[in-house]
Amino acid sequence: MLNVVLFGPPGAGKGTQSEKLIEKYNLAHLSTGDLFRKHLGEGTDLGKLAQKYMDEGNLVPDSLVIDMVKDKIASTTDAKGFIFDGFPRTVPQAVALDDMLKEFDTTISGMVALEVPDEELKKRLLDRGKTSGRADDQNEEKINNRIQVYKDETLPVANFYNEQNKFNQIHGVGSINDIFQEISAVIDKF
Ligand SMILES: Nc1ncnc2c1ncn2[C@@H]1O[C@H](COP(=O)(O)OP(=O)(O)O)[C@@H](O)[C@H]1O
Ligand SMILES: [Mg+2]
Repeated sequence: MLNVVLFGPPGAGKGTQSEKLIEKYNLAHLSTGDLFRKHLGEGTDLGKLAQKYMDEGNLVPDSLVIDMVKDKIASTTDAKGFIFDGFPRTVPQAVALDDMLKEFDTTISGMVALEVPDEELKKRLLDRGKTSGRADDQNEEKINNRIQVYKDETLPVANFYNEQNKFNQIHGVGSINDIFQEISAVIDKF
C-alpha cells in the first residue's frame, strides 16, 4: 500500500493537492476536516460534539478523531492506500495511526509537508472564507488561532516522522500544478 501523510498548516493547499493525488495514484482521501464537516452537516452526535471545537479553530479531542479515522479505514476496503489530509494533527494521533496501520500489515510510506508563509495562509483562508461557509475561515482572529494551534500542537508531528526518516518538505507557494509535480516526484520515491 501507498500511505501518504500530506502535512501543513491550514490553507497550505492540502485539500487542493489531495484531490489531484487521489486521481493520479488511485488512493482514498482521508480528510478528517471533511469527515467532521460531513457529520456536522448531517447533525450526527459526533458532529455536535466536534462543532464547538471546530468553529473556534481548536483541535477536536484526540479520542474522537482517532475513533472516526479507525471507522473510515476499516470501511475502506478497496483502496490501494490513503492520502491522510489534516491527520495526524498531534503526536498521540500519529502514534495511534501507526497502531491502526499495523493491524492492516501496512505503514506510513512517507510525509510530504507543504511549507507556506503565515501571511500567504491568512490571505488564502480569508479568500476561501468568502465561499466555503466555514465558520473557522470567517475572521482573522480565528485564523490566527488556527495557525498558533498548528505551531503548538501539530508541528511536533513533523519531528515524529523526521525521526523515522519519512519527512519531506515542499515549498507550497506557486502554481497548483507545479506544486503537484513536486509532490508527485517525492511520492514516486516512496
Ligand atoms: N498553490 C496555491 N496557490 C494559491 N492558492 C492556493 C494554492 N493551493 C491552494 N490554494 C487555495 O488556498 C486555499 C486553501 O487551500 P486548501 O486546499 O483548502 O488548504 P488546506 O486543506 O491545507 O487547508 C483554497 O482557497 C485554495 O483554493
Ligand atoms: Mg483542508
